[in-house]
Amino acid sequence: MPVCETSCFLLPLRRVARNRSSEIEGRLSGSKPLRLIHSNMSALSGQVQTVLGPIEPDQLGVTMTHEHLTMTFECCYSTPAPGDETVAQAPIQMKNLFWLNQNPYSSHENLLLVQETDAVREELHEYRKAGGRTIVENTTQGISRDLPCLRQLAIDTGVHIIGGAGFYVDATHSEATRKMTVEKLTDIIVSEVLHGADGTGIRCGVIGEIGCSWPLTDSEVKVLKATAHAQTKLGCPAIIHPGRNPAAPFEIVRILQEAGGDISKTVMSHLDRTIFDNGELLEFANLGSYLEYDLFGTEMLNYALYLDVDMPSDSQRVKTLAFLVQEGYEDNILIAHDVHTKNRLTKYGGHGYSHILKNIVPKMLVRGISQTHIDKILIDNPKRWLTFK
Ligand SMILES: CCC(=O)NCCS(=O)(=O)O
Repeated sequence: MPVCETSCFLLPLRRVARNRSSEIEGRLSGSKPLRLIHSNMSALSGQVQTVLGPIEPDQLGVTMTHEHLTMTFECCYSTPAPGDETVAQAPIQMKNLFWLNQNPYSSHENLLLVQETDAVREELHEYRKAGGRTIVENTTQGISRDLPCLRQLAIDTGVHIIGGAGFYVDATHSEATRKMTVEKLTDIIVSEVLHGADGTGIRCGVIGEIGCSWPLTDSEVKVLKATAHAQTKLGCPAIIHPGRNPAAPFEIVRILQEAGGDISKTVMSHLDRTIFDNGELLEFANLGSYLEYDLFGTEMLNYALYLDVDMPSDSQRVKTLAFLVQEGYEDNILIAHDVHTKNRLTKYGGHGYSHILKNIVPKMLVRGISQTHIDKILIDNPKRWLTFK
């Protein structure tokens, strides 16, 4: 996995008004493709697609928009620091937990969330008790997406689960994927939403998380263009994992826009570890995507995947949310934990899927974010994003 570069530049971008009416539709108005587009969009229009089938948007309730329930993350394994080899290879145990939380990507065992379905099931029951109703499960091709497992978890727990179409970062693309044209990639993504993914018949309800490295690779650029094309055909939500550089989200939005994507139905994930300057954040917010702070519960001194970054604490995340609300972006904010390794589960002393509901919401109230704004962030914004046009 290439470590990110540090140069920060802002690419020239066409500004878009927030919640702008779709200029794409205007541009296509009256053309033959538009009728085709509308016939594709009509089947799911006004609905949300879960792994158990379409539901009404009002059924979603409190929603975490970026989690993983089963996946592998070996693509991001980081060699342990000299002297840490023994602890890195030891089974996960109480005396290793502090080290593990600081070095989550240096233990092979920790990268196998796929082995913890029973613990995840228990956590989802807990999530429901805490008031949670829906989870967007962002696992895409390359990190062991398992839609039948998601469907079973939805049946067992009553949590609405929404699966993700498309591809994770280039390091996980197969040679066959890298050789595909944008058209072929588009067909695959569209099919994962309309017909089901991985030969299961289980349909995805969002595109993403679409993985991007820094700098973007050729294959990732093709997948981004395919995401935009599929989104145009389907009127569906999309969610992006940006590369680890402040310029990455800007470049991605430009590529999506130029390919006809709908930025107002697109989430930029992981802003916690990507944009740090408030001025730059407002400049990005002005482009009109959803702004996702999805690493709640992650507190680490050294962020192994990009050592230049000081990973913010939860307190700092809440402060940034308060800033965005104060600046008028409350309709664009989404939050989650992005659980993707074992140490994040309560079974291993982690925060689990209910940390936001149990601990962060009270902290938001203390820091002046009103209940009305919290409801927007947890209910209204996810609902608007997830509803097919
Ligand atoms: C698959 C999970 C994932 O991509 N999480 C993001 C990790 S990080 O890039 O924010 O460190």
